[in-house]
Amino acid sequence: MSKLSEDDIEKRLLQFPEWEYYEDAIHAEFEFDNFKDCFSAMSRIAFDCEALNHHPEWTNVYNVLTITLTTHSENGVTDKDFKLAEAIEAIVEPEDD
Ligand SMILES: C[C@H](O)[C@H](O)[C@H]1CNC2=NC(N)=NC(=O)C2=N1
Repeated sequence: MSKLSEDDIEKRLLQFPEWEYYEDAIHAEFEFDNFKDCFSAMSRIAFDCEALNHHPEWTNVYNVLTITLTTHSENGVTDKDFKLAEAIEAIVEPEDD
């Protein structure tokens, strides 16, 4: 899984409006109604991390979850980070249908 170029990252980020690229990582912040909803989302995300064998750097303060995704072994952003970002989006911003 090799490190993506800055151009590739910016192109792929067009599909991820909540995410921003800087310092060799993609970053997002999500706000929930309360701690319970936030931590519940974190628990669900954790299962996907294990399934994908890819893990975030994240912090939680009450109802806010801050996430940084990077591939440590590549010192940059790879397809694995986008796969995990997609899984996170499906949990925190489910599409209405
Ligand atoms: C052995 C295992 O595949 C590695 O330690 C994985 C696990 N999760 C990981 N997560 C992230 N974000 N970067 C990695 O390089 C990484 N490596």
